[in-house]
Amino acid sequence: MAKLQVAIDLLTTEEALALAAKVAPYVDIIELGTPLIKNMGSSVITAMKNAHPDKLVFADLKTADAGELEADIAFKAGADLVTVMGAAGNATIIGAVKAAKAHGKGVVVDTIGYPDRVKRAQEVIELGVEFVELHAGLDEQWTAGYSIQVLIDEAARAGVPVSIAGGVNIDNVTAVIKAGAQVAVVGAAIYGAEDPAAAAKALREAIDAA
Ligand SMILES: O=C([C@H](O)CO)[C@H](O)[C@H](O)COP(=O)(O)O
Repeated sequence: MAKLQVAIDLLTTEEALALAAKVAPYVDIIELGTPLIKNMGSSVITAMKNAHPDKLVFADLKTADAGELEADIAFKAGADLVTVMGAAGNATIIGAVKAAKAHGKGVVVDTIGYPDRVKRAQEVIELGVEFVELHAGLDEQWTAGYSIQVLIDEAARAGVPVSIAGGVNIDNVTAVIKAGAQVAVVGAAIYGAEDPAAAAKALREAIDAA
C-alpha cells in the first residue's frame, strides 16, 4: 500500500505539532521540513517523535556532506528517516547509511536539482537507501512552465522505489501513485489548506483507491 507523507514546511515546533495532531490519523510519515529543522534544531525531531511514536518521523536534513555525522544527530533525536542530497558524493550517502544501520533506521536520497533524477535514483539505491525522492523543490515549482508531470513520467521509468514531491495535491495524487511512487509527499496542499485534516483525509482516500 502506498504511503502518504505530510511535509511540514512551517517554522516552529508549536505550529508543526498542531498540524501533525490534525493530520496524523491519515498519514504514514511526518516530514519535518528543512526550514523547520534549520529554525528549531533537532529538538523538533524529538518533540514530534514523542508526540507520534507510531508514525515514521522524516527529518528532511538535505545533507550534502558529513553524512554519517548529520544522520547520527537526527537518528539520536528520534528520526526514522533522513534525507541526503543526490548531488552529494557517494561517500556522504554511504556514511548516512552506516549511521542508519547502526540505529535500525533509514536514508532517503533527495534528487532536487539533479539533472538526471532517474539515473541518480538507480545509482544510489545500490548504496542501501530506502527509497529515492523524485523532487522538484519549491523554487523549481515556482519557475514558469513547471509541471509535476515530469516527475510522474520519471517515476514510471525509474524501476526503483521512489517517492514524488513537488506540488502533489488531490488533483494529481492518483497519477502519482499509478506511476509507481511508493510515497506521495504533500506539503502545501495540506498545511496551506483551510481544513488540513479534511485535505489529508481526501488524499488518504485517493491513495487507497488508486
Ligand atoms: O521538501 C520540500 C521543500 O524542499 C521545502 O522544504 C517540500 O516539503 C516538498 O517539496 C513538498 O512540498 P510541496 O511541494 O509543497 O507539496
